Amino acid sequence: LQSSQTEVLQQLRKQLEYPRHLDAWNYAGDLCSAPPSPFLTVACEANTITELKIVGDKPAKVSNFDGHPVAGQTLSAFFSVDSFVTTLSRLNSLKVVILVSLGIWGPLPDKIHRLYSLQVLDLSSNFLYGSIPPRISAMGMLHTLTLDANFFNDTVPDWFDSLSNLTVLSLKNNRLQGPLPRSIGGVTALTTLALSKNNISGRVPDLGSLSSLEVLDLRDNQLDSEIPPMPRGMVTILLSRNSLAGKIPHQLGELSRLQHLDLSYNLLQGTPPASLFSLPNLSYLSLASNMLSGSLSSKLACGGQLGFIDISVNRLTGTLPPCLSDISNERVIKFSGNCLSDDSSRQHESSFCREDRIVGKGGKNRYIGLLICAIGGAFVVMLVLLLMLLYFYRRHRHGRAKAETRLLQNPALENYSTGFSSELLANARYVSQPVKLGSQVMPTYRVFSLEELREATDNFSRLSFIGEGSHGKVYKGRLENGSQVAVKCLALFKKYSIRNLNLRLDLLSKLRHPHLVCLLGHCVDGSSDDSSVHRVFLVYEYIPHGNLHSHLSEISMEKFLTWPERLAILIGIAKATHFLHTGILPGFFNNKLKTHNVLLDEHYIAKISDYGLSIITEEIDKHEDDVYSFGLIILETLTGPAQAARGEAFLLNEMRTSFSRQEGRKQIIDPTVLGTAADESLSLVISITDKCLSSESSLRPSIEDVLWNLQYAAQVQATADRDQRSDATSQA
Ligand SMILES: Nc1ncnc2c1ncn2[C@@H]1O[C@H](COP(=O)(O)OP(=O)(O)OP(=O)(O)O)[C@@H](O)[C@H]1O
Repeated sequence: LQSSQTEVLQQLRKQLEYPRHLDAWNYAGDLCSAPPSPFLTVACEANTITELKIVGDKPAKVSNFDGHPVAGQTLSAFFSVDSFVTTLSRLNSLKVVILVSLGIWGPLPDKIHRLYSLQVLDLSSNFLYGSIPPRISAMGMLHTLTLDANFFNDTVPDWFDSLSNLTVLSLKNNRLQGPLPRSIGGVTALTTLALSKNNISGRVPDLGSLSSLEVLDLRDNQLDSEIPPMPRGMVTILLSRNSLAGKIPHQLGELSRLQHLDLSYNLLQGTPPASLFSLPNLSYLSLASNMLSGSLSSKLACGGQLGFIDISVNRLTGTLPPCLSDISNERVIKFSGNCLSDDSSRQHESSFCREDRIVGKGGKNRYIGLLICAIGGAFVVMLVLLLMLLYFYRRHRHGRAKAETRLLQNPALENYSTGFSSELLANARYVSQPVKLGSQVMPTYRVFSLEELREATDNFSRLSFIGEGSHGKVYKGRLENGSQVAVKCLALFKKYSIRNLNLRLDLLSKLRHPHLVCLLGHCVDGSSDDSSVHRVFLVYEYIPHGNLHSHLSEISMEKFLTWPERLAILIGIAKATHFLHTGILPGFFNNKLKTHNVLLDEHYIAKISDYGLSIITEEIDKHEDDVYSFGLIILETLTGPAQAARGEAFLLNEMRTSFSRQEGRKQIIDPTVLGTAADESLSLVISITDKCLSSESSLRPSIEDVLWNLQYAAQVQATADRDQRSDATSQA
């Protein structure tokens, strides 16, 4: 196996948080030649991985999953499905990917389509949510797509018909909603269509042109149409627990290959076609809990394979035909809850099954229906009138508030130079799920009173003062519950009404990530009558170990940061930046990234401070770009602040000269880094830094690419360190 592919496998193992059965990858030897097991398979062709199957032991499904990681069930808050798929897509010859019960959580990224050779994709029993990525439609080789037992909660996509090779589509046990698109009838190669246990509503579309379809499973949805004609080759039809109405089509009685038919728990009416019971291959037939009526013909014949028949809880009358009443043979027959004369103890009175008692039948019911329509119509008219009255009343009353909202949403009236337009504020409502990331372990956001903050900071005393940045002074404080906080007093240069400010704070409060200094709440100092505000206090968690800049400097006596530690810090910053760029729509791209704004907690975990503040201060340097700024942070991490203090131009020049030569590196790179870094790891980081610092912004990588490269460099470093340790032990 190519060493780069082994590295990717190790990276995946790390991202999956070292599941036990991947310990097998620890041992030397070619992973391609390991015998496949039901839980783990790595198959290769020409030294390249073509098949990857990992079946974990995480629970199949929990009911309380709401997009946050769940301890012991999903992977942790540090897992990023985006990075995981980026890593996976490096194995670009993969034809089969089966990753089941591994606790993978998050929205499945569109970039999964980079696996363009994929034929089988099975991600069942994980915690994926959101929509099924549209770019899967470009994976032309795909013949099996199985995403069962996840939490996909959008509609069933309407592009499956562009997958001309798709034979198995299984999306069971998700939260898919809305109607089944008609285009599903155009996925011509389908043999299996399984969408049971979702919230799909509306019609069962015409599937007549799916000439290869054998299995249709739409159980446990909210489908409410009639049953359409089915393709001739059907073997299994499962439509139970919907609201299907109308008669059972006679056409079903012509499906000579049919073995399994379940239409139970619907609203089907009429007398079941006799031809159904005599189908030559049918072994299981359930029509239970419908509104079927009439009597079954005494001439009705049962097919030779028919072993289970359930017609219970319907409105059937008369006597059972001989083939259903003969208890001597081995058939299981259930027929209680009807009005049959065979087994009076478990049957209703005949009046219960009279045709005129069945909804929608008979003149009396039609009359009642008309009456209901008339009353309903009058009610709707009154309701509309009432709503119109209410609307005009509210419009009048809230005229001022609405004018302000319009102001926020009207680009023409905004200060466009800020980049934070109405679009951003309007979209604040559509914060994507990853925003919730980590909020489980973080305290909930709240509003503080000025008195509370005065008390916490000893009335903003000189002793509590930590420092002053461009946004204002920062004080250290202790809340009543004992927790330490940093209170930032924002000097506002722009006047906001309280309402406008609250919209902005609301957006800021949604930015939560393990590598962002947690914003605990705010306090607005202003009059309560919604007039303008001049002072805002932001209350953050207190991060005790100072900032990265001072830790990198030679005078920092506390601890010299080794290369692996520096890499871990850089990865933390990249993860948070990635979140700021993609976790909220539209993303935050100017976050004043610099080593002064990277704080370190007691475990040397990096946390970005000062992020997103331009939403309130509205000052944005158009030339500032997070990826470029991040490039400068990496440079400072490589060289130490003393070199960095010589200025950006000096560093950029060094980047193009000294960094490309071994000798030059020795002069410019911090000795602690040189002493603890493997050459290959260092080269990877230098190469991505160079790209981050491209003068042309379009040539810079995305933060996601940067993150991947850093993680890869960390993996390379870890492998080198491990090798070095084992060499040392073998020599000893
Ligand atoms: N949550 C926090 N916990 C501990 N110290 C903090 C916290 N937030 C800020 N500080 C410290 O408060 C001081 C002022 O920080 P602030 O972020 O306002 O300005 P800055 O980063 O120094 O400058 P600039 O605003 O120009 O970026 C800094 O020393 C910073 O390390």
